[in-house]
Amino acid sequence: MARYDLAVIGSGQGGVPLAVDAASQGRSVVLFERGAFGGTCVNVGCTPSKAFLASAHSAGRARRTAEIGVHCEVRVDAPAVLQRVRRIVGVWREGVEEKLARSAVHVVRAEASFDAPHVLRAGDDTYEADVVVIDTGTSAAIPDLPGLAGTPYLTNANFFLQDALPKHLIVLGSGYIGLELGQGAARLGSDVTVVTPDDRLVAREELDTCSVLTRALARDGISVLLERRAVAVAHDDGRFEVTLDDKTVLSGDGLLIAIGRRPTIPAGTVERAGIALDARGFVQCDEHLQTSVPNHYALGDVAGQPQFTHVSWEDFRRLRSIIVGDRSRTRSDRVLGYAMYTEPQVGRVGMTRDDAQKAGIPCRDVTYQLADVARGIEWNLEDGFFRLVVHAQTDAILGATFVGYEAGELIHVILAHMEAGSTWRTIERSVHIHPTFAEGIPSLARLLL
Ligand SMILES: Cc1cc2nc3c(=O)[nH]c(=O)nc-3n(C[C@H](O)[C@H](O)[C@H](O)COP(=O)(O)OP(=O)(O)OC[C@H]3O[C@@H](n4cnc5c(N)ncnc54)[C@H](O)[C@@H]3O)c2cc1C
Ligand SMILES: NC(=O)c1ccc[n+]([C@@H]2O[C@H](COP(=O)([O-])OP(=O)(O)OC[C@H]3O[C@@H](n4cnc5c(N)ncnc54)[C@H](O)[C@@H]3O)[C@@H](O)[C@H]2O)c1
Repeated sequence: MARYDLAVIGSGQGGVPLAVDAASQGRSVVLFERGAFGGTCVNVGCTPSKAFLASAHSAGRARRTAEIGVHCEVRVDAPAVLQRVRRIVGVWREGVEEKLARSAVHVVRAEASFDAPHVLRAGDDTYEADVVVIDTGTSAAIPDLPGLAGTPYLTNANFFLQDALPKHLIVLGSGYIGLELGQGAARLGSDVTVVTPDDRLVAREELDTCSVLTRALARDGISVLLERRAVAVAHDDGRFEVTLDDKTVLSGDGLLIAIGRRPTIPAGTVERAGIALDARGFVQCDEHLQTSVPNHYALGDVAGQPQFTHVSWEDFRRLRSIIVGDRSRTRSDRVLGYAMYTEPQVGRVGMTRDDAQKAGIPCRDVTYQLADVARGIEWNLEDGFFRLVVHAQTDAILGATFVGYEAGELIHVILAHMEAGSTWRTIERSVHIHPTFAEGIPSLARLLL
């Protein structure tokens, strides 16, 4: 049996840098990857979806320029869009492969399972490691719908492998993937119908975030069916028929499933290694990302945290210290932000007012509409708002929601202030450049005076 200091299962966003870093420190490392190098983000997640949206949003913006007196004719070459997406994915994937090849990491291109604590199997070979890190991510949750199995439905795993886009795409789910890919497909020429059991889009976000997105999606011609569930699927001669619980039957040539993600747990994790899972089936971890078995850790999506690439990557920076005994960093010692790349975008960081109130924190919140920001008016990009939530007594910044053009970039102003520990009064004093969207941020803080 081969013996290593560290074994990493999965070549996701945290696993690769962790393995390469440990090997560069002279430790013996083995990394297992059963699929494509780079995991979800590179192959079937952030990279392809954002490259896809670059084309889609270019088309969407061009269609709106007529409102400011410039008339564009938009012609979409969907096969070329999808080829570009795959080319960009290929470059990133090769980059990960080369990074591993340049390192002293022993890469095993096979599925790993646990034989026992510290003992992994891939094919006929077994590997023993002092420390094991599980970075196996998630995959699309598939509903148990009569008629669905065996049909050529889409998930994020095969969406970008299409040669062309469906004429009518039915999307189940109105979260990040449903709305990003749904709006993307609509802007590139598909008729899109989104179905969700929720009473609004992106139901985990605040009500007015959902309202702005609802208006934007309607402008793109997307039909949204709220509070409805698919109950059966049929597929014949290239067409899907999706029956909903109110007896509506939707017909389309594409069906995208985007209803959330399920953790990928290596075989033997529970039964042979004794590693506990949480109530949702993710690997149960403590603040130091350690599982219920000493010297066995998990990171990224599979550790049951917010599912973002920057979380997985940041876990690597914590774990590289933790596994050599420095426990000063924890999984929650970070200001967490995220963005949704619809147009308008949603940028979030920290707590909403609801979060603060549920936690019993006395808070104040203020909202500034982009229709009051000069740049928004001048550029015809008035949809959205900036919201700030602050501690009512200490003035600390608790969180923010930005909805609007490049809100995912602008939210970093607040993220940086939170990381620096400044209060809203520092933002209020700041002089931002005119005329920018960021100019609205001190104006927002001044509403607290
Ligand atoms: C469509 C889509 C768009 C997204 N967009 C964004 C975005 O814009 N921004 C953002 O921050 N996040 C985004 N995400 C989320 C982000 O992709 C994930 O949070 C991130 O990739 C998780 O990384 P990870 O390291 O946890 O695991 P992953 O990247 O999922 O890597 C897990 C790896 O483990 C391998 N593996 C699994 N089991 C085994 C086994 N037994 N043996 C060997 N190998 C195994 C898999 O093949 C995979 O390569 C998106 C996700 C999707 C699906
Ligand atoms: N921009 C980004 O950072 C980004 C982009 C895409 C994905 N992601 C990550 O990937 C994760 C998964 O995305 P997602 O969109 O699959 O999940 P999600 O959790 O964001 O949304 C799931 C949606 O599906 C709905 N739903 C649940 N069961 C359903 C059913 N049976 N039929 C129809 N709808 C149903 C939910 O109500 C919800 O609207 C996200 O939570 C996020 O962490 C991030």
